[in-house]
Amino acid sequence: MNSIIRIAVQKSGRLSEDSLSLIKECGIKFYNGTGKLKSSSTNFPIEFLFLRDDDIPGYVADGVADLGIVGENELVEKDKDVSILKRLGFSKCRLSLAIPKGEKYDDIRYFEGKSLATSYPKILGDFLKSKNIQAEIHEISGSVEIAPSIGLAHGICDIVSSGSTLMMNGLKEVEEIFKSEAVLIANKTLSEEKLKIVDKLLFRINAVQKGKSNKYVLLNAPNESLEKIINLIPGMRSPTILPLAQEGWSSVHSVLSEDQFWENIEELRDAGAEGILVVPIEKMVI
Ligand SMILES: Nc1ncnc2c1ncn2[C@@H]1O[C@H](COP(=O)(O)OP(=O)(O)OP(=O)(O)O)[C@@H](O)[C@H]1O
Ligand SMILES: O=P(O)(O)OC[C@H]1O[C@H](OP(=O)(O)OP(=O)(O)O)[C@H](O)[C@@H]1O
Ligand SMILES: [Mg+2]
Repeated sequence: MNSIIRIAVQKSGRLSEDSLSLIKECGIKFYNGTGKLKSSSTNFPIEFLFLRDDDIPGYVADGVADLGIVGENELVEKDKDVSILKRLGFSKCRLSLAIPKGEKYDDIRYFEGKSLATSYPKILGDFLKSKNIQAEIHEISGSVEIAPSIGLAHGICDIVSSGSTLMMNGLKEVEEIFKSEAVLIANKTLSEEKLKIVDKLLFRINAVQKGKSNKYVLLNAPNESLEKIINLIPGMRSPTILPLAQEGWSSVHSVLSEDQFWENIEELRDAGAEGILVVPIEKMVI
């Protein structure tokens, strides 16, 4: 029988768009009409389940889905036994403690005997325990930032990214307790056949991620600077050097990470490089 893997992705929310874009960038085609909770790919042995993110760790642990894309915060909170196959680099955020902005805060002992509202009682409970703080935890499922202003709790523990939700609700961030990003998770007892498909998917994800973090760079340089320039942008094996129509000049083509490019740009120019073009790479296989 031909195997097929099932992946659980968030139906709609902060993870959905980037999860589906990544799958599309892997060349996997599927129909994702509104309201559809299950879909199959037309060109890869994969089936999609569109779910609430809270349910994804459990579905993967139970084997209802083989793979899932979920925030690490949700994974750790649900405490399910699954493998993390890959950190995906999107939906980056943190879980933080916040209190009304007029409050004086010195250190974590502020929370002794206080109450905190959160959707992450396990992560918060573990953190408070590790700091030896006795505080009351009020579990609520959303709009956590409103809790202090309606007298439900002294402070909150919730997701922060830009900090604008805290600010709009008159709160200030006082402790960061957990860093999170989207992760690809897998059931721990996948068959050999399914593992082969997972490997193919991981190969594609790696090619997409490498492509995104690297750039194709083209520049013109006088021949006497070539050695210096090759050292600055050595590329995958070595740069391509092509002669220009103008004698004494060459075109150098190479691949390098964007960070490396910005670090080396001054030295490249000092070495005589000009007409520098930086082009995005769609996929990269080393
Ligand atoms: N502001 C943010 N910036 C970056 N990542 C975020 C942000 N808010 C949430 N996330 C990440 O995205 C995940 C999903 O967030 P979202 O707000 O869509 O969850 P939800 O409302 O619980 O969704 P669902 O309806 O699926 O239960 C979070 O668990 C977290 O990992
Ligand atoms: O620091 P910020 O950039 O303001 O982001 C933080 C907010 O983002 C998330 O909510 P979201 O906007 O996804 O809405 P939700 O609460 O309905 O999930 C999270 O629950 C915070 O409230
Ligand atoms: Mg949720």
